[in-house]
Amino acid sequence: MEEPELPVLLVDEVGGLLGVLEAHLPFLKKHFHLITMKEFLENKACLSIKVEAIYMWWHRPVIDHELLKSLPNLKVVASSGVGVDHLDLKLIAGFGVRMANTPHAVCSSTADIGVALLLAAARRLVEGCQVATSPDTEYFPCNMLGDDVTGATLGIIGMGSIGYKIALRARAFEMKILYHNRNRRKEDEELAVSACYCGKIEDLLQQSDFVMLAVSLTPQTYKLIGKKELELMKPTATLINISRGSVVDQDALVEALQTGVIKGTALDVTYPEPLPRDHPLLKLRNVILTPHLGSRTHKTTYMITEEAVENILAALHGLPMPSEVFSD
Ligand SMILES: O=CC(=O)O
Repeated sequence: MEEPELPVLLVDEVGGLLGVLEAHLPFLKKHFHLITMKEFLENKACLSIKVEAIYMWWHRPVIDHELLKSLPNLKVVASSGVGVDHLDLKLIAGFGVRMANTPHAVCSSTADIGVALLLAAARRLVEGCQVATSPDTEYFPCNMLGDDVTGATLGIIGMGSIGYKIALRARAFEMKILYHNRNRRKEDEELAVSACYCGKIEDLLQQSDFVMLAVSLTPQTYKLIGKKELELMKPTATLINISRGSVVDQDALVEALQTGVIKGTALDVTYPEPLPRDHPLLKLRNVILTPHLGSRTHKTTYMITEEAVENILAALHGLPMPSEVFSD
């Protein structure tokens, strides 16, 4: 009996995507015939009509007008991760193509990084590591005092699935939790986390010892935290960003860190990524930086591919997708 033909899935490249996700290859190949952008461009005439789905990994391939125009049978674009700020949603929807992200897969590991950064900043882990490993420093750091996390107030801006997971973790550290969100989330307050809703972001900024940014980047959240917002924060407070770099006005942040407006910052995201090597944020002692590690774990990476595949298969069968993204 002849094997049924598998739908054609376009990915960016084997080295980039499948080099990282080598373990996922058998799973992807069970469901799709995979082609890379290079193969597609080399044999466009034949492959154009075959591609039905694109799996974007780390924002690639770039989905632009030209690509969409050349794929008449494209039904779905599945993007890895939760953020969709790299996608032109209107353009894609205009071609009748559906879109999905993978919010369920990434929420726990991204929340973990947020809490890891919070703890690292509070307890001076990076500095401590440098002291402990430097041959030039006196080893016993008896005067190296950090801040207590227990009993401190955490303000979470963006109570989506990641914000909620952060709140759950912070509760275990006996933190007081405030949150600001477009909509009040009554069920979360009543369930596990007892977080207090701050309708005004200003109230959250003024009261928090740690401010955690977990919002999506949208035109409304672009530079949400600027000079004015930083000045509302306590001089003893720390800003943690695990969302997107441009949710913060980085120049205003540098100034606030240099002048003691806030105590410190811990950033998993910046703009651009990576920062130029002469960027002032790299020179400040009260800054912890990580290279967008949010969802980078072995298991989460695999779960991202599973969630993407689930979405793609649903779209190809004309069914509701578990994490469909709509353009509004
Ligand atoms: O940055 C990572 C994501 O959007 O999930």
